[in-house]
Amino acid sequence: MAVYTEVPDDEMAAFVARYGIGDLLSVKGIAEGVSNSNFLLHTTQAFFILTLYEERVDAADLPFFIGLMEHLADRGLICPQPVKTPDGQAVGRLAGRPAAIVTFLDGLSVRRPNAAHCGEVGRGLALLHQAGADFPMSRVNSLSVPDWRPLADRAGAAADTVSPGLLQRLHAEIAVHEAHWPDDLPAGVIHADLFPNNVFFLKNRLSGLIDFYFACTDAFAYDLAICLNSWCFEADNSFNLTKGQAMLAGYQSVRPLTAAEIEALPQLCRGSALRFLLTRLVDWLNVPPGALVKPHDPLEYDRKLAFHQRVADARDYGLKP
Ligand SMILES: Nc1ncnc2c1ncn2[C@@H]1O[C@H](COP(=O)(O)OP(=O)(O)O)[C@@H](O)[C@H]1O
Ligand SMILES: N[C@@H](CCOP(=O)(O)O)C(=O)O
Repeated sequence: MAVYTEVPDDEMAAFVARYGIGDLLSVKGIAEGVSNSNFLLHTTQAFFILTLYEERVDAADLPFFIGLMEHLADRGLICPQPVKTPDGQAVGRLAGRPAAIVTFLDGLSVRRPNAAHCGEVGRGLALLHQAGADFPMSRVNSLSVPDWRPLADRAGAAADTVSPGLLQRLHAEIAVHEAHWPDDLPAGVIHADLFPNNVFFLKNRLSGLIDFYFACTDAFAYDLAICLNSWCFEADNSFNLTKGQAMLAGYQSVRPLTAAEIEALPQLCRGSALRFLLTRLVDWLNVPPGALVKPHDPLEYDRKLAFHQRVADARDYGLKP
């Protein structure tokens, strides 16, 4: 359960009262997520999600995230909407952390996505990229190539307690991307964490997207690479070509990939696997004492990375010639 920060009842009630969303009936810590502390609020008006932003979220970025959710909803995308106090404030402070309340979305995330889900997500991702095209703010990706070496350094020798030789493998892989990362691909607002737990479905149709707290300005195809990694592998770490095909076709039904994006796809998949391997590794080695959180397995992404290292070209992900 991701609850890093405990909130005293009286502080919680006073915080919620400022938003004018009815009287609090219940508050429950949410049993998913690893980045922030999330609570399900039930008030006399409706359900809401209260988020306390933890270490990985810079408070200075909150206007970008809040503005983006509003912008995407204005363009028809279903995503949580920030609730504002009568004087127009979305973000406040609670238990010493920046905090905000957003609307609750109906829908279920899928634990074992099938090819149809992957197609829906590919299409939804391209719609998100289109809807974000005229968003006026930008945010540098704070978990991209220049940030990977510091993450590996933070793990340090302890990496080898997770898997022998891991630190050396990380350094070698980082060096590849530092030397060859494509920096001229079509770019704009990307979600950057569109894993299955952040996508809701109703009757097998995509019904909403959540968790925009890694969103940033970066290559669209990198976002697609993140989704290929998080949706199209099986539990035994084999890549499912049918799911990859469905995702790529869904994406291209809205926004066709350029030749440069297709050529870069293997490296982008490799780089995004490395990014999640690194953050998971650092989180695995640094669980805050007393936090209610189940860190994700870093080695899942070590195995995915090994697959990408063997890929010849985008056809290996299911791209039709
Ligand atoms: N707006 C929302 N509507 C419904 N459920 C939500 C909403 N936001 C978060 N959740 C629930 O809370 C869980 C954790 O949220 P998430 O944003 O993924 O956490 P984190 O901030 O740690 O990444 C989600 O998996 C989902 O079950
Ligand atoms: N999706 C990332 C971790 C971030 O998790 P979230 O709770 O913010 O969705 C991973 O799986 O490593």
